Amino acid sequence: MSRLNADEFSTALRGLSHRYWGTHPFHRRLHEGDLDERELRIWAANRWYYQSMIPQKDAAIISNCPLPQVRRQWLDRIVYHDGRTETDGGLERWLRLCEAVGLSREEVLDQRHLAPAVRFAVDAYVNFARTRPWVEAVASGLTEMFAGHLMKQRVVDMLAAYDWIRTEDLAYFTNRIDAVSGEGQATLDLVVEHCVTREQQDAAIAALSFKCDVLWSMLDAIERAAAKQ
Ligand SMILES: O=C(O)c1cc(C(=O)O)c2c(n1)C(=O)C(=O)c1cc(C(=O)O)[nH]c1-2
Repeated sequence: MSRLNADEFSTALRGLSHRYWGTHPFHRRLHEGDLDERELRIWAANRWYYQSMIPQKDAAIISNCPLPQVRRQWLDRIVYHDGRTETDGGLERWLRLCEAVGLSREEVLDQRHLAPAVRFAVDAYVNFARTRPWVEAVASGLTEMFAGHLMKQRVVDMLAAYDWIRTEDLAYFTNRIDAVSGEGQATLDLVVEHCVTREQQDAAIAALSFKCDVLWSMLDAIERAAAKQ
């Protein structure tokens, strides 16, 4: 099989958008205002685990990458989520969202609401980044190409649907929307540049497909955890 040109390769990657978690039934319910406060809390507490592990995933990519220009670029992601100080990072903004939906920091940080299958799915993502070639791990993050649109919609829908949620409670998303759109394009450029054989291109497509499964599995587990009780 011959190598795809840049357009064909990008189209193949973008073509996985139908597998993205935007269409998951639990996300549909979240956006339609169909979740009660307890279900929203379970969603926020479980997503915390994903958010909290992203910097370790990105550190794994850096540790596997021999190219200084890529490491330099990737470092910004860790700083974005962890912040330069305790109060200015994405993780802190996610914790504020948790508080806004009625969770204490303590019960988020001690993971008492974490569903086992959410942990397994997120850990699989981090292990993927630890064990696969760096460019495949970078490609698995390309779900960010699909995330900007979904997050924009989430802010509009959540403000319309849950009258006790205020704009400032959603700072995690409003802050992330621009970053994610820019990073999605930069990541795509990186993957197109460094996947030079058909085998590497196929591995990148498989990595993005794997990541769609990670996210989908997380929401399956969150949906089950929310349905209990
Ligand atoms: O709210 C969302 O729907 C959403 C999705 C994703 C994603 O598609 O993985 C990320 C984020 N948010 C996000 O905020 C984020 O920081 C992020 C990092 C990554 C990644 O794989 O490195 N995905 C995502």
